[in-house]
Amino acid sequence: MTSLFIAVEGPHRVGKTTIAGLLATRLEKRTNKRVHLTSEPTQSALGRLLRTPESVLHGRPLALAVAADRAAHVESEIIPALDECLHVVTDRYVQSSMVLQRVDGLDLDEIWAYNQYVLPATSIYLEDDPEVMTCRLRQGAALSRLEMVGSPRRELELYREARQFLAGEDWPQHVIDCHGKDPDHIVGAIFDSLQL
Ligand SMILES: Nc1ncnc2c1ncn2[C@@H]1O[C@H](COP(=O)(O)OP(=O)(O)O)[C@@H](O)[C@H]1O
Ligand SMILES: Cc1cn([C@H]2C[C@H](O)[C@@H](COP(=O)(O)OP(=O)(O)O)O2)c(=O)[nH]c1=O
Repeated sequence: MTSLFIAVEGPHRVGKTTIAGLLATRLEKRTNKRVHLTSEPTQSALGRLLRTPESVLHGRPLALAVAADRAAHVESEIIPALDECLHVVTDRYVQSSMVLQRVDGLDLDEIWAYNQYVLPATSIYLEDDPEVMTCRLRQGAALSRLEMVGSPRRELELYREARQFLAGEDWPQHVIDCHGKDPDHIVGAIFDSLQL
């Protein structure tokens, strides 16, 4: 089979990191083909700067830096992995900018202008009740700036708008309802959606 490039998206604490990891493991077994698991911001020096809670970048400068990190991610990591016939699973991608940079005050057209040259990904949108994510946010570490400014309910709305926008760009997109499901069942639902 041809290599898949899958982006796992969704609001803070919906389970992206958990599901991306399990999806990579199970996809490798299911297709007998290696998977490159990655995430954004990346592990590069720029990506690590973007993850620092004290990051000095806000608004437009942050949007541009995130888009630069993503462009380098595509060129130096994602395309080479696909060229080596690996599947690629990324925890966050363009849609994260279409949500988080909007929470940070930018509009969709500007965000898309910075991201329009990326490689389209088969996109998995994880959804759950906002209360579930709110509860996990309260239990976890101190909130980041964007977690404090936004909310799970607002992020869900903005993800829906990102989805509508990218449907116009012909991106393959799948919504997975995670409510009450354990990670194994969620990955099973992703396989069903992808007809794997
Ligand atoms: N399907 C699930 N059911 C119950 N708890 C989950 C599920 N998926 C993730 N979690 C838990 O929710 C928290 C946030 O998950 P994480 O994968 O870090 O989310 P994200 O990457 O979207 O911020 C973690 O404590 C994780 O163990
Ligand atoms: C991927 C991405 C991250 N960010 C920012 C938000 C956060 O401040 C920071 C780290 O992302 P986040 O996913 O919250 O970090 P972690 O994986 O450590 O939980 O990067 C954006 O603003 N836009 C993006 O598209």
